[in-house]
Formats: sequence, C-alpha cells, structure tokens
Amino acid sequence: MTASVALQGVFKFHGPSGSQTPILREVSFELGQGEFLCVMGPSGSGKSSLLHLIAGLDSASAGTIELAGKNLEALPQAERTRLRREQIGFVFQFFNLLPNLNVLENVGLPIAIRGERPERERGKLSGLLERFGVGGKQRSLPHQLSGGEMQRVSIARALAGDQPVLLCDEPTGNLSQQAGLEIMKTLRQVCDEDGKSVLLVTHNPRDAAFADRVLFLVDGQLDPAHALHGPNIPVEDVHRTLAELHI
Ligand SMILES: Nc1ncnc2c1ncn2[C@@H]1O[C@H](COP(=O)(O)OP(=O)(O)OP(=O)(O)O)[C@@H](O)[C@H]1O
Repeated sequence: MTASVALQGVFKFHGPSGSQTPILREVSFELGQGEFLCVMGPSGSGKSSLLHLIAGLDSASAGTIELAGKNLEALPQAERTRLRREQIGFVFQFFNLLPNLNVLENVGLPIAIRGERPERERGKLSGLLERFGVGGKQRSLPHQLSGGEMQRVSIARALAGDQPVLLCDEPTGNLSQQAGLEIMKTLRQVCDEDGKSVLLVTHNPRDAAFADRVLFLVDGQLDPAHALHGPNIPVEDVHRTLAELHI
C-alpha cells in the first residue's frame, strides 16, 4: 500500500548551505494511510520545518519527499500546490481562521480555493460542524468562539475538501487542558472513523500518547531506537523517553 507521506534521506539547510549545520539531517520515515503519527522534539529541532517540507511549502536540500506517491521535489510549483490542496488539511496552534468570515465561510474555504462553490456543499459543511459540536455557530465570527470551538471549526475546515492527510502543528498549544483533550479525542476519531492519516507535532506528552507511533527529533535527526509504538502508548513512556533524550 502506498504511504500517505514518505521521506527518504531528507536534509534541510536554511539559507546558503556550505559549512552550516543542517536543521534536518537524513530524516526518513513513512506516514501510513490511516496512521496517527506524532513527532516530538525540543524547540528549534526542526518540527515545523518538517511540516513545511511535507506540505511542499518549502523544498528539501537533499532527499525525497513523496506525497500520495508523488515526489514533491520533482513537481513544478503549480503541481505541488494542487497536490497540497488535494491531499493536506492543516490544523494550527493559533487556528488561522479568517477573522472577517463567519464559521460556515471559513469551513468552505478549501472548496472555494479549489475554484468550486462552497454553497453547493452546504449540507456537508453543516454536517461537519454539527459533528464537531459547533453546528449552532455557523453565523458566528471566529472572535465570538472559545479556543476549543475555534479549533473544532478548523478541524472541520481541514476535512471539508476531503483531504486524506491532516498535518497538526501543536493543535492544543493554545487551549485549556480540557479543551485540548477534546481536540485530541476528535483527531483520534477522524483517524479511526474516517481513515485520515494524521501527523501531529507537539510538545505535550498527553497528546503524543494518542498516537499509534511517536518519533523523536533531536538535533535534526530522528532517533529510531527511541520510537514508541502503540496502540495505547502510556503517557509515562513518553515522559521517560523525553527525559532520556534530554528533551
Ligand atoms: N526560514 C528560515 N530561515 C532560517 N532559519 C530558519 C527558518 N525557519 C526555521 N529556521 C531555523 O531552523 C530551526 C528549526 O526551526 P523550526 O521552526 O522548524 O523548529 P521547531 O522544532 O518547530 O521549533 P518550535 O518547537 O520552537 O516551534 C530553528 O533554529 C529556526 O531558527
């Protein structure tokens, strides 16, 4: 089966390469279809850079990155963008909802960006909002919602265009404990029930324990010896590994 995402020997230098230390060094892993994979690492270890590469928003300095079996590095920019829109939904720490659009309009954005008409998908979009407990907020503006509600709207948006892959960058980083827990249950549910492939970047051991597999990025390198495998990874194992790796 084709992996949703496959990295092989990826290096990333920021700025001119030469003698600089790369921020990602020989990174290789696969995100399987329907897998929930978490990457943890200290601040500055290259986690966000990794997500940018997978989304085709930046280019690897060496190595290959495949999205849905296609080598991103070999694609012209327009094709990369098209593939990103078709394959990837994003969930960000600060939600990234457009402040002047209401909830329904925000959730329809991935469809509008593809040049299609969100009004035609009204039933589907409302259904997603209902499913995530924000069905009554369709006409609200983002600033009228709680943090947890905003994040549930952004998960609905990430699913609105039927993208099979969700890239989640610290999705609970700006939420209360309880709201964050609800978001993690929701992400686990879209993986289990909808078959989405989820790649989560987080500092939070509780969130990492929701994953099927946890990888640790230290000094730009993945440490395969310390990977954790689920299901049901004990949060204590995540804490212990972070301590062993001095993260
Ligand atoms: N566009 C850029 N140009 C130059 N350096 C960059 C660029 N983007 C990131 N860096 C550097 O690369 C390193 C990794 O950054 P990145 O944001 O990927 O780390 P991170 O693990 O996501 O950190 P955090 O957990 O703090 O968000 C940092 O030292 C950062 O300063």
